Amino acid sequence: MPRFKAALFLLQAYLKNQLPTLVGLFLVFIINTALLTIGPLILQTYLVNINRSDSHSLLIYIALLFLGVAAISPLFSLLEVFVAENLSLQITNQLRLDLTLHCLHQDLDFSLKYPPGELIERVDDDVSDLNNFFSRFLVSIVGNAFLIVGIQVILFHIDWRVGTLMLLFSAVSLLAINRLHTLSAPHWKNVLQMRGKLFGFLEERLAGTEDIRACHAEMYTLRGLVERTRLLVRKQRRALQMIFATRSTMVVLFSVSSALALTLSIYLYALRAIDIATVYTIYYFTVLLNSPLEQILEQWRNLQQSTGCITRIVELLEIHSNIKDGERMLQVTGPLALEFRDVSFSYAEGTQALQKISFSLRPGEILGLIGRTGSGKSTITKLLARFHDPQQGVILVNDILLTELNLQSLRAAIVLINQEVQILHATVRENITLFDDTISDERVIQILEKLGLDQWYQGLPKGLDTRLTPGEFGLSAGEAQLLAFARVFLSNPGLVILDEISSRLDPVTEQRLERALDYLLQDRTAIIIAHRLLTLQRVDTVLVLENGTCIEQGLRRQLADDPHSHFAQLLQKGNMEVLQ
Ligand SMILES: Nc1ncnc2c1ncn2[C@@H]1O[C@H](COP(=O)(O)OP(=O)(O)OP(=O)(O)O)[C@@H](O)[C@H]1O
Repeated sequence: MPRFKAALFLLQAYLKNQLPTLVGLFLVFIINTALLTIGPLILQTYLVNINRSDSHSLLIYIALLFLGVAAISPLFSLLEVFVAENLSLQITNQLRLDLTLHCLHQDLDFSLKYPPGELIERVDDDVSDLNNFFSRFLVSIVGNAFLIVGIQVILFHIDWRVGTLMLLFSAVSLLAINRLHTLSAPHWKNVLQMRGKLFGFLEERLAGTEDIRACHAEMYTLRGLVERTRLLVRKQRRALQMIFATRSTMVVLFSVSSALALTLSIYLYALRAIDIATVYTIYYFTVLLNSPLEQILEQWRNLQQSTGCITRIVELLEIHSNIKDGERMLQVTGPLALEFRDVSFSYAEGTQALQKISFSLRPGEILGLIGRTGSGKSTITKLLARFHDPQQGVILVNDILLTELNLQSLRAAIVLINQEVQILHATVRENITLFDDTISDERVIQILEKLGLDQWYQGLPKGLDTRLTPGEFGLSAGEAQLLAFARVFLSNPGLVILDEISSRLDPVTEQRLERALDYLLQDRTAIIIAHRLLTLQRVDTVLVLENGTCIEQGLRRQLADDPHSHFAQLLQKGNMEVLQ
């Protein structure tokens, strides 16, 4: 069963760092098994001595011992659960962290394939299920396996025939559990997959509530929800039928085992091979043996659910980004130089998003990228940030191949700002510093003032401690853009990419943003993508794209002066500001 193996492999990888706790847990298992199995033996000794006339004080001593063991035993059972749960939480918290980092290091294709709802389901819900698996695996399987072995040793010690019979019974029960588990695991995987799809659907629709209402698509959305829920119920019903089959099989097996043990004991008693106290002890151990097997069964449903989630976690961990990290660090000591050399790129086979694009920017130069929608402007910026790698051609930053650069240093040196600024559920300070405590308040306020956000900041009830909420608290689209600029100043990149930042702004806010841009772009290389020609006033060179190919490039002033250039015609058609 590959899923179970995958789970064990995962467990083993994480257990390596928890060896002392693991050793402690095994000690608790051994003591607990000893306490649980010694009780019936004490009782047997009591029964053997009950008719002896000189055994009064011995019987009191045995009874006290029995009581003592009965009192301590639950404490160790509790300790067993506590240590196992603790160990499991430590492992799964680490796994949750590793999974989050793993998802964050994926390329853009990954984000397109897995909607946020599905990822939350995997990183959080699946890992919680896995936590249950680990703790149940440790307590129900390993702990109970200790107990089964302990009981089996004692039964063999009492009589080899009883030992053999119960060993056969344990083996048949475990094989039956194993078989039923293999049969039902795919049903639980289906349930989990369906749940992931349902959550993905819900997350997407909730994020698009405004659009759904505006287009009167509520009924369509509800139909989609009902369809998915109905499918989930069907899959859950099938999985529950398997649980029922497993449980019924085990009940039959237990009844047969008790009957066989009693029959054999009575037979041995008739042969005078054992006394009546031993008959009782054998029966006691047979019932005690059922208990760990039953507990394994009790947890089976959760284990089946968990093995489904383990497959999904392992599948997620096996996805590796197509973007390979480089080793060279990009030191930013000023504006960066950039070169695209014959770059071609396609998202999918048969379609070409960019074809043989070549251009270069000297440090401090500003390029204006223009072109119709779908012409490939954003694709250029995505290649530059290494969300994808081009199939042909190379990109160089400061004369170093992009693929040779350390990704973290590259993404610290190149900042992309688009119209969707992410405002976090955090304070103004945290939204600007992105939780970097080393940045002083004075520095933050100084930047806000330079960007023209001083009035907005002074109106905040708690200053930098005011909490911002996405879409709320008086932050207009323009102010959100300025907040993104403030973040850029603090990270101090050598190249800034502005993707359509002013397209949703009114003319007054756009003017305000333009003033802030003067300050932002000082001593930085930049690429500006804009439909609004006012924003292009500041660019040095222009590159016009059409269907992924460059149809024109040159100095902005020269192109604007040439009445036959695409750029000049765009200016004319746009009937907007003169860009000279
Ligand atoms: N993730 C993607 N998967 C497949 N094709 C894509 C993807 N993103 C973009 N494309 C396609 O690549 C081409 C270039 O898209 P791109 O977003 O770069 O254009 P753009 O000029 O930035 O458009 P806009 O001005 O509308 O943002 C388009 O044909 C687009 O449909």
